Amino acid sequence: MSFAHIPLEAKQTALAELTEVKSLFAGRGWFQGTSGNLSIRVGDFSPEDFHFAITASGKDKSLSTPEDFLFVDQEGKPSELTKLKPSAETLIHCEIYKQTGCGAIFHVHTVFNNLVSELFWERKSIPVDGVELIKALNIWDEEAHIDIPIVSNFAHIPSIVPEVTERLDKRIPGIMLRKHGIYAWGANAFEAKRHLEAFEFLFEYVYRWELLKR
Ligand SMILES: CSC[C@@H](O)[C@@H](O)C(=O)COP(=O)(O)O
Ligand SMILES: [Zn+2]
Repeated sequence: MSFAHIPLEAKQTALAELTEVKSLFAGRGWFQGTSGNLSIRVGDFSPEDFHFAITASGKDKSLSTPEDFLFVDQEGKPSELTKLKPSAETLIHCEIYKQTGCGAIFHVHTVFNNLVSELFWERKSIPVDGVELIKALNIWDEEAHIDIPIVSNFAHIPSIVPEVTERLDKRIPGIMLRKHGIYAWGANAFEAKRHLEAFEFLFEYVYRWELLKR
């Protein structure tokens, strides 16, 4: 499936959705110091052939400009001629798409996600017990228990990918990078946003509950 064959309307819809989500998250302070990245997949999917729109690297994500996004392929290479550089973390997006076939991936750095990633680093996952908002992750068990995987953070992004592949849990639509931030995904932008918001709520809850217990 070549990029040229993806309808223009689908590409424009993805860009409009990314613009809206980016502005909303920026308003919440979720892109401090140019951190974070967002992507939405377009067109058909096979693990060997897909395309997605992703934030350009290093931009002030609280601003809206014509140079905020570009399209890349399954290897993270630009699908069109552009001078824009895709997010430094594009390979993590590629891997999550390949493993899950999802439609959108949102990544943010917050103080709460960084704190819990370090608090639970030794057990390599963040435990959450029976909190109602687990249902926003589409997990409906009574008093559900979940463990959100934490993987190592390396400056060399390709070195992070194998651990993402190994630890990704199909039941949990998110993975945490140690002292870095959360990646959350969903079938589409609406679902990825719901999952990310649920994770952030749960991280703050877990952090505060740990303090109360001490
Ligand atoms: C500038 S701090 C954050 C970056 O190192 C990185 O983790 C990040 O999330 C944003 O990188 P980017 O290349 O803009 O997508
Ligand atoms: Zn990051």
